[in-house]
Parts: sequence; C-alpha cells; structure tokens
Amino acid sequence: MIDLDFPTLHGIGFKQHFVSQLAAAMPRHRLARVTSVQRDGFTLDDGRASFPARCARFVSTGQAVVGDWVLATPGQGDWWIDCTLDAFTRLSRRTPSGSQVLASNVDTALLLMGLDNDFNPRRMERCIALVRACGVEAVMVLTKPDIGSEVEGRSAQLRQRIPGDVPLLSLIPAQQLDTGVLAPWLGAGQTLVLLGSSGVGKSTLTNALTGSLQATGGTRHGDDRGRHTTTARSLHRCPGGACIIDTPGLRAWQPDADEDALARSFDDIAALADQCQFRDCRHESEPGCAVRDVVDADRLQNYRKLLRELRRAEQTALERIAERGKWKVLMKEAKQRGRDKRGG
Ligand SMILES: Nc1nc2c(ncn2[C@@H]2O[C@H](COP(=O)(O)OP(=O)(O)OP(=O)(O)O)[C@@H](O)[C@H]2O)c(=O)[nH]1
Ligand SMILES: [Zn+2]
Repeated sequence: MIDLDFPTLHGIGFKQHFVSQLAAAMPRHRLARVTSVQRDGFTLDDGRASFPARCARFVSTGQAVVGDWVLATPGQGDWWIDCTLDAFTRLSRRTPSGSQVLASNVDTALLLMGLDNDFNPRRMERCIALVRACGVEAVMVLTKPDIGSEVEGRSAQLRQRIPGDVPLLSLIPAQQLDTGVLAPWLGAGQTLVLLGSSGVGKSTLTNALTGSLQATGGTRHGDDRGRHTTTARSLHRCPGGACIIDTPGLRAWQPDADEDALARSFDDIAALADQCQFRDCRHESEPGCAVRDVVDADRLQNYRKLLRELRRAEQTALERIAERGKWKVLMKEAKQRGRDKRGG
C-alpha cells in the first residue's frame, strides 16, 4: 500500500471509490491523475506537481484518458504509467468504429449552448441522453444571452423540452458574477466537464473558473460558428478544489446508450405512453394516444430518430445484410405484382 495524502489528492478529484484498488500498489508507485494526453505521452498531476509520463509497453496508450487515475513508476529518467484505476464514470460517445471515451471520473457535465445561431434543442436532447447514459449529471448552460436573439422565448422553450430534473442556467462565461451560479457543482473533489460546439464559450468559462489562461477564439462572421481553438481535452484545477475538463467543440453527439438508458432521458414520453389506449402505440395516428398532444412534436421525432440510430448501431453487419436482403425481396415482389396487374 502507498501513503495517501487525502487533502492534497482530494484537491484534484480523488475519491474513496479508488482506495480499494490501491491494495497492490508498491511504494515506488506515484498516484496521479491524467490532465492531458499528447500523441506520445501524458501530463499527470498528483495534487502537488504536474509532470510528464509515458505508457509502459504493456499498457495500451489509448487506455488512459483525461480524468483517469493512474499509478506511475520512475525509470530511465521518465515516469511510466503502469496501470489505470477503474473509473466511476466514463463519458463516451458512439463512433462509426465503436465508442470513444471523452473523459473519465466526471461528476457533472456542463452542456453549453449559445443563444445565438448555435441554439438547437435537438442537439441538446442528444447531449443530455449521451451524458446521462454514462451516469453523469447534466447541467444545461445557455451562453451569449447578451448577443443572442429571442433569449427569453428560447430559454422557456428549452425548459419545456428537457427533463425537469436537468438544471437550466444562463450566463456570460467571462463574467465572474455570472459564474457564481455554478457554485453548487464546484465543491472540492468534484470534476466537471464542459461540452458544446466550438465557439460556445467553454475555454472562456474554464478561464473564469480556474483563473488560468486557455486560448480562446472568436466566432466566424455570419453563422456564429467557432474556430476550433481548443484542439485537445485538458483538466484544470479551480481555486475552490473542483476540477474542470475543457474539451474541443464536438460535431457529432451519438449517445453510447441502450434503449433503457435512452428512455430515461425521455422519461416523460415513457410515463405518458403507459396511458395510451394501445400498448404498442407509436404515437402517430392511433386513437387514444396520450403522448402525441402533450409532448413537443419535435422532441418526439428526435426520440424516434435517436432510437432508430441506436437500433441500427446495435445491429451486427450480418443483420444489416439480412435486412437489406429482405427489402430486396419485398421490392422485387412489389415490382412483379405491378407487372402482373398491367399484364392481366
Ligand atoms: N458576447 C459574448 N461572447 C462570448 C460569450 N461566451 C463566449 N464568448 C466569446 O466567444 C468566443 C469563443 O469562446 P471560446 O471560449 O473560445 O469558445 P470554445 O467553446 O472554447 O471554442 P473551441 O475552443 O473552439 O471549442 C470568444 O471570443 C468569447 O469571448 C458570451 O456569453 N457573450
Ligand atoms: Zn400513444
């Protein structure tokens, strides 16, 4: 077992959860957290100092991501990561080739969306589903209230659409007074990740909360899109003892969820569906539907779309081929019927 300096480690997000995994740790081991990942190495922080490290040959480089806790040993003038501790949350998204872990050991995700042209309730619903499927608390943060349009209408529209237990805040990331509303999530030992499109204000908010100086960028004229100023994820410490993970703007938000996890982000639909006249109601044109007239039509459509994507992603390549084959047969039969009709 190694000596653990709890107050120091707590300042960089260490939790009781990891203690049982340290039974086999050797005195030569240094316990530290990954604060950034480069092509050929990592930056670690043990609460006292930040230092570079590399992955020991038997540990795969992709294994440790920002937010992970690792055990490193010294050797040949470098620090080497021996193992990664099991995380209590792994924030991931689905990608065409499987899934990608964005950050580890995160308590809260601040989902930033601009009240300018960035505003997009469907994307926010996706984002909430993605975060909740990973067991991370979602908090919605609307930025650019000073330059956005229809600010009040848009905020009210979102409040109506997103699950009631997701807090919704609005702030200007650069203003100290504004960022005070985030205090409930910034307790010592907490880790937050900032997610949102490029240019929405993630790095500006990181700077305001940590007092550090991340590069920030402007937005493009005309469409308010960002310039992808941040290119890698990185973990920063706040003076109050919380950690913030800044991320580059994401374009694709594919929840890495199963149907149950997705349904939990749309639990208003599931609850109402219990009252539909037909148990297999698709909430389209069936009589006695309890969902259609109550749930926002666009929200319902978005849920269906997410469900379709998820089912498709869960299909194996063979199932997809079989499905295509089934369609081909059906099309052929339909064509034949057409020909028969014309012929006879
Ligand atoms: N007026 C106004 N400008 C803002 C607000 N939030 C962010 N900005 C500006 O928007 C620009 C982009 O902000 P960043 O913090 O770099 O955005 P980002 O989300 O980190 O962008 P990427 O690093 O590209 O992912 C900067 O010029 C900020 O000053 C806001 O609430 N109001
Ligand atoms: Zn129905």
